[in-house]
Amino acid sequence: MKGISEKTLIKIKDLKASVKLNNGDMLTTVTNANMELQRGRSYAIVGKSGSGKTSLISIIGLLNREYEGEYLYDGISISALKDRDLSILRANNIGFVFQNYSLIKHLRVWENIELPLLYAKKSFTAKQRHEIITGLLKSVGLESKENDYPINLSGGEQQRVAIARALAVSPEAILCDEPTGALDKKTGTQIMELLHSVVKENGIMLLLVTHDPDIADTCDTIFEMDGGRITCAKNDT
Ligand SMILES: Nc1ncnc2c1ncn2[C@@H]1O[C@H](COP(=O)(O)OP(=O)(O)OP(=O)(O)O)[C@@H](O)[C@H]1O
Repeated sequence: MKGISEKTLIKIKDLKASVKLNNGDMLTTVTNANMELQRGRSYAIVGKSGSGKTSLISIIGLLNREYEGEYLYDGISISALKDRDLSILRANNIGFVFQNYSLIKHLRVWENIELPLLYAKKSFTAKQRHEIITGLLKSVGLESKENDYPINLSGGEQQRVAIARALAVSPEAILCDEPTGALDKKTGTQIMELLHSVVKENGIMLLLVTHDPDIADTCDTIFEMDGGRITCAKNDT
């Protein structure tokens, strides 16, 4: 599309969002946000508590469409999409990793990883699903844990399952909210190494929210937020 680099996956322009408080007042959560996020690159959003990081990543992750401004996903204006098309776009192209892993407790490791494949637009045969899951378990180093339940895994192992699940549909983007927030420093570092290696290998755009400056430093670009605004963007050149 004209004016957009072919590497650009997501572009937001003058994005503004607010929430209605219980007393009826509106609180601005994101204001004048501009970003261009490219395939194969990694981005961190940092900022103090309440600065708008989660609000912004929820919009970028197509989880919330209550905003003003422009959002182009691969050149397509998101505002033109119906809710159903937006859900399909999200399910097929964006993987999520959260601080609390968000695994389904009563499903085994392999079943958790299989879930996005069952909801994907493209239908996969049982054999294809098995092959994909086996490959993912190998890439996150959990081949021996495929039949375990999440409760029997360490935090780092659970986050590996969440990463494998996020990768299942071969997404174009992975969005993470505090992916290492519940892990000790060493395990957090290992998880980041894994994330960076799988996203680089697959040309995926990685966007993460973190409080940890060391984790942010592992990314190519760091956006800093304050009072809903992006106040600074540092580029690793
Ligand atoms: N549904 C809501 N109702 C009321 N206030 C909200 C709601 N969602 C967000 N906010 C407020 O909007 C502001 C931005 O919140 P947000 O969760 O995006 O910040 P954050 O930077 O992610 O914070 P943290 O680091 O603590 O997770 C905060 O002041 C928060 O209290």
